[in-house]
Amino acid sequence: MRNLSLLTDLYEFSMANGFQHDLPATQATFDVFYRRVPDAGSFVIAAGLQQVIEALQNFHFSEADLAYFKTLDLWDPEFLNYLANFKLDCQIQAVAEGTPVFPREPLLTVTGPIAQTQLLETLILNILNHQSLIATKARRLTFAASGRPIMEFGARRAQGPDSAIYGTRAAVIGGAKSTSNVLAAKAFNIPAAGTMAHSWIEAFPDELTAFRKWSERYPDNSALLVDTYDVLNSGVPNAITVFQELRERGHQPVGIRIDSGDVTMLAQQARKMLNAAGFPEAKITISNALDETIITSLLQQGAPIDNFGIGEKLITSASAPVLSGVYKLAAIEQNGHVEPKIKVSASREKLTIPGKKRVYRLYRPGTKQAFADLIALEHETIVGESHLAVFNSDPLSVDRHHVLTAFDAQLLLKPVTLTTTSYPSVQAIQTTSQHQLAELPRATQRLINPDVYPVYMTAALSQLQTELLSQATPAD
Ligand SMILES: Nc1ncnc2c1ncn2[C@@H]1O[C@H](COP(=O)(O)OP(=O)(O)OP(=O)(O)O)[C@@H](O)[C@H]1O
Ligand SMILES: O=P(O)(O)OC[C@H]1O[C@H](OP(=O)(O)OP(=O)(O)O)[C@H](O)[C@@H]1O
Ligand SMILES: O=C(O)c1cccnc1
Repeated sequence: MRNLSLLTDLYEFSMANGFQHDLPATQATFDVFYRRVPDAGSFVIAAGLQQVIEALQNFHFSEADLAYFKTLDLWDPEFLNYLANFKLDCQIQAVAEGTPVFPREPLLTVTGPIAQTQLLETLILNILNHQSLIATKARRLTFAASGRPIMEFGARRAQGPDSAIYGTRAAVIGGAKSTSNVLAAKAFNIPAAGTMAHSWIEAFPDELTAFRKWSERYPDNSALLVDTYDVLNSGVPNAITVFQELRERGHQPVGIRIDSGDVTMLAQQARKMLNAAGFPEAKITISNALDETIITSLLQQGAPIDNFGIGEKLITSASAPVLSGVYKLAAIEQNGHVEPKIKVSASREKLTIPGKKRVYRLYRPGTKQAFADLIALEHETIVGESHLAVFNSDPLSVDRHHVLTAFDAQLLLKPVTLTTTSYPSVQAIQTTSQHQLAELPRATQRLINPDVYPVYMTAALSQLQTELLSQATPAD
């Protein structure tokens, strides 16, 4: 396992050094949350918790790290000694991977000695922001594909090895069914899948020979790439010839892949030709810079597509390549006294929600229909209630006060066991995520102009925020 403990910003170490000196007995709680959803969606699919836990399990500093720190000549010898004997003493709470989460609600919290909690900021954000971004993109693509499987094809266009490997993991959490990335398939037990490249076709004297050679080698995996020369006049007819030969040898042809041109027209014509030749079960796979807008359009046009192969737009989240999750101080604790903290900024949108908190998902009583999330203070236990005054957590919302009349509540943030070595499989996370999505109002899931799902604060939390806001002087 790689040691990622130095994957942080210098200032985290510099602050930790100072905290060890000036606030050695202070505990802190930080919240991870985001303010805006990529692609103007309404939710983010939380992903990356397993890699956060693994990074924290392996959080230590080697002799070589210590020697390097000495060359920087920035921090006290006592602090370097503390790092040399570093023992992580933090508690984590988090939502389960795959959970749809909404703006401003914590998806992970860290409590522990302030120096330690500060040191973890960059690493935790790096992991969660990346995987949650790609899982969210994959969910959008899966929504657009409406039940047709998505194969992840992005390794060659990913921004380096880590984004290919962990991006694939996240893509499966968000709904992809398989991957062409062999390392990710092996690492996370994801079905490995693939067809062939144009080079295979080009390397043989003609297309028919190339298809025959492939089907001799892979008689049960004959997804033939039909667009190297001419889809309708050469690719599909040659594929049909080889499918007939395969059938005579007792094999079931898989189908074709189209990777260029007017996909709707080509898929429609290819479908007719395959059906007429007696291969209605042969699948049509489409690839070529697909995203959720193109997929929606293709399906609206009536393109008879069975599978989508999606690379660059998924693995890079090309249309919205950043998830700006943040890590903000919520409270400090000294001598058993908890002091909630707030960050006020010139932009009202950036106001933080102070205090140690709980996050609940609220359901219509006796149903699995969620209608809002609720952030409460740590000591507030919310059970099914018939009347609760709440406030919209969006500082920009105009009508902030609401009364909830009846609901069931379920805790979303749960304690994480840092010693664990057993994790749910990515497929199991995908399934749980789908169940959680099915609980949300359908209108929050549409790709364009989704309904805003309310995230409320309890009256006590809202009051605390208002009090701290009025006491605080605007800070950067
Ligand atoms: N009927 C269609 N409706 C909407 N988008 C389509 C349709 N057919 C193809 N596309 C998409 O349009 C984009 C451009 O397609 P085009 O075939 O011109 O790609 P290309 O990259 O120029 O071709 P090539 O791969 O041969 O270089 C691709 O993202 C493709 O998925
Ligand atoms: O377009 P994506 O969603 O990333 O899907 C993966 C692409 O990778 C391959 O293309 P290749 O590298 O051969 O390039 P080209 O087909 O674009 O020329 C494949 O044929 C797809 O077109
Ligand atoms: O297997 C495929 O068809 C494939 C794999 C990666 C990229 N494009 C296509």
